[in-house]
Amino acid sequence: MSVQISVVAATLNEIDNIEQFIDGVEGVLKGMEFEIIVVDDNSSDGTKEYLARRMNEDTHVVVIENPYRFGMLRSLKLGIEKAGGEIVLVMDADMQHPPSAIPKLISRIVDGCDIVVGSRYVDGGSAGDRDAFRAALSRGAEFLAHALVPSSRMTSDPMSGFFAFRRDLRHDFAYRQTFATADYGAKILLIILAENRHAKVCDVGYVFQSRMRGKSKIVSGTSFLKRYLAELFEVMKLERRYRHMQ
Ligand SMILES: Nc1nc2c(ncn2[C@@H]2O[C@H](COP(=O)(O)OP(=O)(O)O[C@H]3O[C@H](CO)[C@@H](O)[C@H](O)[C@@H]3O)[C@@H](O)[C@H]2O)c(=O)[nH]1
Repeated sequence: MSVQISVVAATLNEIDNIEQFIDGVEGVLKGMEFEIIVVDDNSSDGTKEYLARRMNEDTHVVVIENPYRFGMLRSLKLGIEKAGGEIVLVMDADMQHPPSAIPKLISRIVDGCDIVVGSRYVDGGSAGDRDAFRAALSRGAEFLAHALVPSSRMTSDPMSGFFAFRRDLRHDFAYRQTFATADYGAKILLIILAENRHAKVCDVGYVFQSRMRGKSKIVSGTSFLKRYLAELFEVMKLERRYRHMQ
């Protein structure tokens, strides 16, 4: 089967969302050639078993099961490497990124954008009803990315985990040390932007949904801040490396 669109998602304990997620993506992509690649981190709540069954019954679904917790960034990297579609679309599997917004992202790639970012901060977008703490955390992370990593300014929502890109763009995630530690997954977009500074980046508004089921895995606090700054520093180095190659 020649695959045009590869949807890539990472999962960790998403048993309450996974079926709705896969059904939702299949619903909006009906009639197109696509695959859904789910990279699961050895979930203990039944997600792993559900995915194994679904992959047996459903030719659209490809599952990569990690032997232990690799983290979101490394999981998404594995999924993107496996993708066979001309267009790769990365999203969460917890329904906070609405499958109904997928066609908008895909159509902008078809129209000529290289990278399309689902943004909470442009027309048609909203960060939903997140609490004040989560909003401050998010805004702080975005501010730091924009301040320290120039390529992140190509989008209004550099922490977005909902984006599509042409697979023939550079996405070799060359800076290997980035993957040595547990991670904060949002950065995968920062890496792709840093590697493709001359790409045409388009933002498309979407409404970040409240989590209806299951729990967020985000860990905040000073260790998060330290790790995040370390990751931004790695992306800065990566950006510098690619500056002369484009
Ligand atoms: N494989 C794997 N998947 C994970 C892990 N942690 C989370 N995930 C999966 O990644 C998706 C998002 O996880 P959440 O825990 O709900 O993310 P969040 O903290 O709410 O972060 C959201 O906001 C960021 C921007 O502020 C987004 O960048 C991110 O994609 C996500 O939407 C879900 O599908 C979840 O199962 C992990 O360690 N390993």
